[in-house]
Amino acid sequence: MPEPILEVRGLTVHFYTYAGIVKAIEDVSFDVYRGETFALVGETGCGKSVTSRALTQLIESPGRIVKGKVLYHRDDGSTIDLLKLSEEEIRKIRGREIAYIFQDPHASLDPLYTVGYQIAEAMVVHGTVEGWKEGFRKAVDILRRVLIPDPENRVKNYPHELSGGMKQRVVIGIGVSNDPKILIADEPTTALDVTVQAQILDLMNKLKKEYNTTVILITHNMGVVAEMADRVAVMYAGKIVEIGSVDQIFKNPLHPYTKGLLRAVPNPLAKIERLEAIPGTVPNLITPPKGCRFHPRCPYATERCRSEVPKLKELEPGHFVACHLY
Ligand SMILES: Nc1ncnc2c1ncn2[C@@H]1O[C@H](COP(=O)(O)OP(=O)(O)OP(=O)(O)O)[C@@H](O)[C@H]1O
Ligand code: NI
Repeated sequence: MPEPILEVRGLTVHFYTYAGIVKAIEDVSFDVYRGETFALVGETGCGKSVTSRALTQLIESPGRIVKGKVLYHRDDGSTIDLLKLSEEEIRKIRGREIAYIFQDPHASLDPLYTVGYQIAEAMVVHGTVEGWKEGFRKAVDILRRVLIPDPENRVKNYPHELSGGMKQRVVIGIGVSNDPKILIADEPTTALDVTVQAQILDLMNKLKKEYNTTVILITHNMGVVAEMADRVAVMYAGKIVEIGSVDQIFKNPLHPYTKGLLRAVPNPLAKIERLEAIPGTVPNLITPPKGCRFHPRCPYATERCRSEVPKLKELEPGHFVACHLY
């Protein structure tokens, strides 16, 4: 039996804006198993980043986590609800046991400090090295781990002296520097050109195998899912509509939205930017559609879909769908 490292239950995040309350994610529940790569996929604005950031309370004003639990099963056998921790307690876990890699390496690195300094700092802050001297020494090892050539000299470089792909390797290096149990990668290759994207994905797979890290991968690209993930959760307009293994989702997609996503990528390894097979656009989340949020775009919508919110149901072992057709 696969063993969960995270159990997310009923996670709900709202943004209190002047225009109204944006119900960004609503009642999101899923498990992440130890050692797997779990992908969150869906169109822009569907709530992938908000979900992943909420896991460690990384939601800034005017946003608020209004409901939910994130149970984290630690290696020592204890379980904690990450949403119940104080700011000080969660800060000890974030960047150490649960680390993030964000999309844009330019924004993730500080132009005023060398890359060696920034990697060392990540370890010094969490006390995983004795001090700066050991931090700088380990920074060289980390650059080697992320396959940066000539690491002894590269540690002394400033971010602007490195290419986009090299910078993203540094960001990944910072992410893995404290040997996190869970690595959350939010569109880690979207800002890079295609050949570099493939190299970064290879690197992430290599590191994952070496260190047996659990990875939560956020992407809008089904090709990346096919290449990287073990299991997938498909999100639409702030809700999870389907969860299953990569095999189940690609061979037997159940939700009309998932089917649309896959139709938009005849070859799953081709890169997609827009989901042209699904007419219509994502609804605004201040007044989301009643019932199933996908019903205005769904060719099979019935009266029930317009009024009743569908719950996730398990149709075959490990394969869940939230749709009244089933
Ligand atoms: N600071 C904010 N204020 C108001 N609404 C917000 C804020 N941040 C996010 N949202 C809303 O939350 C919803 C989910 O956004 P999120 O960034 O999680 O989407 P995403 O799936 O990651 O999209 P993308 O693929 O574009 O990164 C969107 O409707 C967005 O408008
Ligand atoms: Ni996002």
